[in-house]
Amino acid sequence: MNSVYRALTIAGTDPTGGAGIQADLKTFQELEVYGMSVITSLVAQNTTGVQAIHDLPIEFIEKQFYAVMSDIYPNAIKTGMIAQPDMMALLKEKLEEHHLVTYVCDPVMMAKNGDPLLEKHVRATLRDTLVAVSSIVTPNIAEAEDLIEMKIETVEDMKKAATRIVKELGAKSAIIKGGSLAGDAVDVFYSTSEGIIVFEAPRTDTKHTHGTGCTFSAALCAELAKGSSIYQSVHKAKQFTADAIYWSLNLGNGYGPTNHWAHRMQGLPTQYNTKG
Ligand SMILES: Nc1ncnc2c1ncn2[C@@H]1O[C@H](COP(=O)(O)OP(=O)(O)O)[C@@H](O)[C@H]1O
Ligand SMILES: Cc1ncc(COP(=O)(O)OP(=O)(O)O)c(N)n1
Repeated sequence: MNSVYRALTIAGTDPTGGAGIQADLKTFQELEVYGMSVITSLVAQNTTGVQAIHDLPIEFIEKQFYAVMSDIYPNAIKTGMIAQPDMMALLKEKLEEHHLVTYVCDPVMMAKNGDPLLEKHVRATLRDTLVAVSSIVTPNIAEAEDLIEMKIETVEDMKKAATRIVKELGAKSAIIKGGSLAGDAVDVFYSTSEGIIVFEAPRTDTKHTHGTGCTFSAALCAELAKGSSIYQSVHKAKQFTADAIYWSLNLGNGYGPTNHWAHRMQGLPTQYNTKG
């Protein structure tokens, strides 16, 4: 009999479905992992930006977490947008209680258009709580710069920063996503056991990249939930996200979403005409 692998995302929402909880659940489903969610903040956002944020009460976040963990235990957990220090403290405590479950920390700080999802003054708390207990942390360039307080302009800088995040912040491993640097899409992984590994994919020339980071960390979480090695999981997440960007969707008036079913489309000759 096949196992049913289970993954839990703890994050904020995106009613247009491109990022946050919605992107995570779509990704889990596409990778044949049973997806579950704990919502931390309701976010009124779309492809053009963030309009409003409504944080859920801490007691209610705890109740959702208990509802999942006491009933359908996940093989892996990821966190995305965790907006308040009390949420971070609660989740750190809970994740430490469940320290045998693999934990992917996506240190979400802002949306693609630069709108903040995390106030500047609580970023240090994120670093000292959730990043510190993660199996793997997945910052983009700006988030890595913030976490380790260094400028990152080259792949060599990414290597130094990934190494420092593990050695100085307590994460067991780190992958810095280089989507915002020029040239090929280069991501740099570091762990003490594996050392530095560089993952590269050709850059797709598109502005429709809303939700790339969420999709990447959710795919990583799904593969880890299946029991794949960290190398295999990062490799699969990179390919899944590259396909989702290659076949991204020209929907909405801003940065359109990535396409979560793109991994099924390899070999098809034309791009979608999403404007109908
Ligand atoms: N235009 C692109 N073409 C191909 N891969 C990309 C592109 N933009 C981002 N990526 C990849 O998508 C993943 C998410 O990266 P990034 O967009 O930097 O994260 P975030 O959404 O958190 O800012 C990484 O694997 C990155 O290399
Ligand atoms: C609720 C929520 N969480 C995270 C993000 C940021 O998502 P990301 O995948 O980094 O993609 P962009 O928004 O940067 O395109 C979000 N927007 N909303």
